[in-house]
Amino acid sequence: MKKKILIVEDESLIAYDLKLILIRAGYKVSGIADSVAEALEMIEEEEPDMVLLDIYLKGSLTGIDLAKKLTVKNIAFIYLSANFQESILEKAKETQPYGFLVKPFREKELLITLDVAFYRHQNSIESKLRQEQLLEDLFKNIVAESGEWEQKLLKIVRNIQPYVPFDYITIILNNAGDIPNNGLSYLRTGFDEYETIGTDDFMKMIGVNTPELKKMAEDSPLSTKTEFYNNADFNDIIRYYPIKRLIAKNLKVQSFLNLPLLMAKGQIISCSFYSRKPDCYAPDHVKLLSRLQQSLVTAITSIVPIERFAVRASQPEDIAASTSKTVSAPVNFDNIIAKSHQMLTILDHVSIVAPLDTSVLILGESGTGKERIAKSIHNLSPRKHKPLVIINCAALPSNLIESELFGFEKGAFTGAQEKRIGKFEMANEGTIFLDEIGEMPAELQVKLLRVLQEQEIERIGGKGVIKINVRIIAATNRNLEKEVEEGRFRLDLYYRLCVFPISIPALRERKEDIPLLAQFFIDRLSQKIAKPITGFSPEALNQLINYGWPGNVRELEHLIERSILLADGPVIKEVQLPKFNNLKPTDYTTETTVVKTIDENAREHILNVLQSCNGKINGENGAAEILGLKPSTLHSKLKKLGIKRNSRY
Ligand SMILES: Nc1ncnc2c1ncn2[C@@H]1O[C@H](COP(=O)(O)OP(=O)(O)OP(=O)(O)O)[C@@H](O)[C@H]1O
Repeated sequence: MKKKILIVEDESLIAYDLKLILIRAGYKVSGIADSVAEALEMIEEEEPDMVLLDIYLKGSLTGIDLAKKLTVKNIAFIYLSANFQESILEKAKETQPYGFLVKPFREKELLITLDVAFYRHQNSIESKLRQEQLLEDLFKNIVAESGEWEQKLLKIVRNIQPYVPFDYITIILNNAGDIPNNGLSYLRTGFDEYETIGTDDFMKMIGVNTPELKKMAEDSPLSTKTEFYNNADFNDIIRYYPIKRLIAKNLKVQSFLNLPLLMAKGQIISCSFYSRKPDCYAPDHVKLLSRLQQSLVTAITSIVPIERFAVRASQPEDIAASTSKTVSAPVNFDNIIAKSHQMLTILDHVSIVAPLDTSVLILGESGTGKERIAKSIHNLSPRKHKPLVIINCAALPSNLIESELFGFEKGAFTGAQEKRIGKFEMANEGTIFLDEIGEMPAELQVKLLRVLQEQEIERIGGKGVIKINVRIIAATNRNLEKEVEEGRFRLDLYYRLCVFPISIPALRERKEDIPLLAQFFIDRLSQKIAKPITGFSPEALNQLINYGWPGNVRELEHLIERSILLADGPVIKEVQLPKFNNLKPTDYTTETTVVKTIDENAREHILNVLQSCNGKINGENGAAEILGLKPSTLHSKLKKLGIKRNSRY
């Protein structure tokens, strides 16, 4: 059946042109609308498979307004626009389109973008279904396990966390509105660490006594709808919910999702998800929870003892779980330190994507931990007993990459005396990690695209194709979208790799992680160096927190190793940070400073370091070590920033 496309475009010539191209390419055009209102009417009549969407339209509503409605209906869309200003682009990106096309675009570009968008949409539908199935199976297993009911309930909510995130959750079993009376609440304190909060501790936490709590519960309406409130809406709604208001004040939560689970006989189990992020919840969360509603009711009613469901609203002191305890489940993230909410979200995403075969693109500055995340994805996947093959695309000379990746037959070229299998074949049934994918030469990008599409490779000089089964994880510290825009990276390959992007923030954007990471490296490295160092003085720790970390976690690790070697007591009192800390955040904020671009700052910083070590790049005290970069990464940075031997060092 032909796929149906709706064109939403107010310039009729462009719309007509598009229609002709689409029909020629075998699509059906379900209509042309020039305003959001008209588009909505057309969608009501005939639901399209894809919408091509201009941003500025007739009427007061824009394409971005329509996009939000399309997301709720799960209809994929691609933006078309003549100019994407930075602010508009940001807003458009938040709606998670399946592609962008900048007018004027070529026919081929349109068709490729459509092809990729259909592929990604199909992929996301399939992965959602797989996630649901996975969760339902997990709930059944938890019910069948032995153990205390509070622990099993915690296991259920922990497994929901990657899909519907929360910092705090309350589960009320007896229609008692907001009181965690005859129910439980869990506060997330680490990646897989939760504190179980009973009524007494809950009252202490929000600063009320039993009669006050009871009165507040009576004043809170009982909601029977699955709905969410973010940011301003959340601040508005908590005016009517005194207990939620106190939770918000004490736990600094800024968004909330209500999930009432309807049991037989009309009883309700009320689950409230709270998050510190202002825009945490989305229609997709409501949809997923609504679909899981039945399995959740079955699981919770099978786990929780029947008497717990009795209404006892007036006796909060009756609660069994009235003492708090910290529950630490085994953490599967081997040696990944994460405390900031950005990193916890990343680990949640890793746990969602790891069991699937989906390609993952990891983005982030050098030294942020991309390789470490790639390894975790592999180790948490069903492929964990098969090889993980790591290739640094920047470290291979371009004439060798092809033979490294795909192998060659004997006699394929001068010097090919033996047949050699390539990395893709080595990784068969496992995972291949393509680090620094942004450095891959254009001709190899086409070949990689083919591997992704067909799951087959051809050895150099080979006579036929070889079927392979590999999962691809790629990483880059470049802005790939910009590389695509400037024609250095293929759009079609970008979209195939970017099915599940994970962006790791720079260390300076998640300072909360610094003390924990520092302690982690001290423990590990002091053992390795056999020098009993226990920690940092508060002043030294402050220095670490206030530094800009252009080389991110790798730079921190190297600095700590040096500090341990130099320390003359069990506590490190001083750290020797580079004197030219020109990436200190203050540089960006002082009004009197001329603000440089990140590239300009990086160039300056690298040149300073190179000068200070007389141009030495590799080895001990070389620029790569000081900057916390792999030598190969530093070489590619030098190339990218146009730093040549005679530049200044
Ligand atoms: N969250 C973390 N917890 C513990 N160690 C970390 C963490 N993140 C990074 N590291 C350590 O920091 C160093 C750099 O990490 P990694 O090599 O994964 O970075 P990268 O982003 O892949 O760097 P590049 O772009 O240069 O290849 C490694 O030694 C890694 O083990």
